[in-house]
Amino acid sequence: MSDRSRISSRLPGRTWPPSCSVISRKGSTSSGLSITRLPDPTAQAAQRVSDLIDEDIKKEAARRHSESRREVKVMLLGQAESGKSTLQKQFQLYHASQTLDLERPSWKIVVYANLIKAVRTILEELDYEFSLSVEEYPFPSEGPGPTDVAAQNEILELRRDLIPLISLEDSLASELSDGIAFVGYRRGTLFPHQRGMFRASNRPVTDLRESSKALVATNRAAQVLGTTVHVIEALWRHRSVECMLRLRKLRLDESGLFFLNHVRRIAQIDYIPNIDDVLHVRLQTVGVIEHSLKVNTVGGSYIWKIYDVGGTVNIQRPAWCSYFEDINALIFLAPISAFDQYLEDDPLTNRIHDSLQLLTSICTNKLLKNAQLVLLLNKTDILRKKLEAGVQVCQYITSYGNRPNNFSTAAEYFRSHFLAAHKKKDIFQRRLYAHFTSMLDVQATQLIITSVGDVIMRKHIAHTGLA
Ligand SMILES: Nc1nc2c(ncn2[C@@H]2O[C@H](COP(=O)(O)OP(=O)(O)OP(=O)(O)O)[C@@H](O)[C@H]2O)c(=O)[nH]1
Ligand SMILES: [Mg+2]
Repeated sequence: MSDRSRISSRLPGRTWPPSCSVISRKGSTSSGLSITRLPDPTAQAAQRVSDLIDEDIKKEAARRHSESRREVKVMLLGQAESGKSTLQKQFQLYHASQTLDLERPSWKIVVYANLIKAVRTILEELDYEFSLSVEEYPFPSEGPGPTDVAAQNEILELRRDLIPLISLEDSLASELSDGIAFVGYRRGTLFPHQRGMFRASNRPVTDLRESSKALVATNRAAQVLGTTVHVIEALWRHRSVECMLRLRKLRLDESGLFFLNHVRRIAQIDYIPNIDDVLHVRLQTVGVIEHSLKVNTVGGSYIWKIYDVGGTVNIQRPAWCSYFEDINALIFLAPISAFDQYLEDDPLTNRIHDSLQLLTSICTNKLLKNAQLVLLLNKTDILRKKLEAGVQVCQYITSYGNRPNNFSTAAEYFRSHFLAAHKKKDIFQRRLYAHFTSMLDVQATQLIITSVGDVIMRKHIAHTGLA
């Protein structure tokens, strides 16, 4: 519908176009008599309507123009699991903490799903471990392998008690359908066997509160969790699991690890996720989700539209471009802890390499001409832990050579590569603002958000001329 027809339809009792469109003051009849026509009241009324509409259109255009100058569009980009949705939650926490607070109960179903997935993953890995023959087991001198019958029997018993819990995973997954998905794949690089990916599309999580089926599934999970919490703890503490994590370098999702360590709190009957839990959950974004935030600055209030996108290579990335054209700022997240990981949908591509390529493609995209670029080198906490645990960067990134395998050297090495890629490829020679981040650290991230916000607002104000 055009502006004109939309506005005219808003005027009570009037239609567009008016029924009388020919307005003439003088004319002659077929008899030759000259007559003076009186002003046509219908035509006058129509003209008045037309003027009103024009005025309305002008006002609407002025309002939209002023509104758009008060609107800042920020896009979060990066590969899957780089921390985009977590950053969006941090923005929400900073600028509208009460809304995140209200959402907390809705995240309970995702916390349960993440926890159950972690338990299921551990059991599957143990299955694999115990299925190996003595010759196939690579650590004969260490840990409970295929020959440790006592450990196998203990795990068998725990598994039996956990069946009611594991069987809930599917019903939770099906409630988390249409829109967002959570993924149950393993990311350890040292596993020879690959298993299928568990994925469930779903609605935005806040909608789940309205769904009675989701409530039933959540309550059922809470009930079963309450009766199995001691079994989960026994499994989590079991020597076979400790050994598997250490020797096999099995890496559970950050969310899984966190919720296993907090299982007693989560299993309480009146459990409501706290902000830390909400930041830890893993829920894969599908498509592009727009979040609006009111941001107050000294120059007045602005609406920030934050676009959080799904980062999976094949399905999600093609959808990004349609949002590029009027983006004011692009925050690119590169998880630098992922130097020893490969893409889920392209297992030959190292994740640091993928991030570098992605940044390059952003720097060369003409549609992003007006976008300010911010680079967040994320998951530094995990990078630190990996290096402290002895994971060698040079084993995965050969160009790292014999540099010291410590945090400051590795972090600086990755930063210099991202900065160099930008410098070499950015067709608009924009300035790149770079920060190291650990997105689960609320205090540190809030400082980054202030600093990034200042930079984005300064450019926006300079561009629009607003104060
Ligand atoms: N330890 C740690 N975990 C993080 C950090 N940033 C994000 N995470 C966790 O990593 C997981 C993935 O983060 P998300 O924000 O969902 O990743 P995403 O980029 O939105 O992923 P997609 O939606 O799949 O594209 C979540 O469990 C987060 O809690 C970080 O800096 N450190
Ligand atoms: Mg996401």
